[in-house]
Amino acid sequence: MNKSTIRIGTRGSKLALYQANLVKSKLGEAFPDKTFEIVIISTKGDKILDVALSKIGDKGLFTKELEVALFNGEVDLCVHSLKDLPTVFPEGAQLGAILKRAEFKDAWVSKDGLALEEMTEKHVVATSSLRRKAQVHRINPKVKVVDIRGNVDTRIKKMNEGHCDAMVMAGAGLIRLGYNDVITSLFEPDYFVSACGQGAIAIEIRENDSEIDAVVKKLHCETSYQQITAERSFLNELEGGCQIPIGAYASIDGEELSLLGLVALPDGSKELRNELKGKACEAEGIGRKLAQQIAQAGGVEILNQVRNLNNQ
Ligand SMILES: NCc1[nH]cc(CCC(=O)O)c1CC(=O)O
Repeated sequence: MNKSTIRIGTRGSKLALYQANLVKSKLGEAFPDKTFEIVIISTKGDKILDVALSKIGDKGLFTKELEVALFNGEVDLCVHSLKDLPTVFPEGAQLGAILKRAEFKDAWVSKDGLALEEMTEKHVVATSSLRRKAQVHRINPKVKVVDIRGNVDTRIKKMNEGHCDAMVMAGAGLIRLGYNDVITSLFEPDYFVSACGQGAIAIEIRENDSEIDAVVKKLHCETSYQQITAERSFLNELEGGCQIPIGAYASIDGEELSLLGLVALPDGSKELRNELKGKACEAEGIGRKLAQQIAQAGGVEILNQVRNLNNQ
């Protein structure tokens, strides 16, 4: 079967649409004789906007309905922020491609340009991620941390209306939407560890759909794939979801991959981090090994404490 129109499933947020359109235009360039069409699918994560992400604690919150559309044949491929994808694909779906990774760092967005270290008891930092919360507390235990939800525009509006003095957000999301000017600084990974897979766009396809697989493979970046494989196997080995403060960043230099991993308590009172180097082609093993090392060094206790907190 050689379908003439290939349908691209995406969420309807501005960022999701930007990413889906990026995939659409790149595929259009690579396959001028095919037609690509965007299909918007709303997910549970788009509908529940008033609850902190760490409290919903649902794997696949932003991806499940897209996978249903994929299985129904409503769409032929799905474009996701890789960060939102659970580390294991549901049966019947698989990774088709990872685009060349964009900015992976977290961005510091400070209303008056104040650095995190300069803030006092009077300042409020907003984030809905426990990983960011933990690191903000560790760097500056004085500031107050509050939740924030909503898309990038909403969050910036909330900050300007006085909800908070600063926020930590993915640099990639801000840059893709043209918000470069709100970024006060980008956090280096050894200072503030970013989320597994942050800044990477993933294409998910039906398992064994060789036609679509061949199409999306045109956009695949193997180096980015090795990075995110190390980061996601670290996360998977620790059985972490987005409701647990875990971060990881893999850098690649030639054949060598270096993985930095972090596990923390949300209040920043305890943090474990370690780094492991190895061959880039053994990315998955490096992720698992680093996770085991951190687990043995006290990570298991930290994760159990976080799970108990979440169940309260
Ligand atoms: N959790 C929501 C989410 N999923 C992907 C991005 C940004 C884009 C990316 O990380 O690739 C964001 C926003 C944020 O974390 O600030």
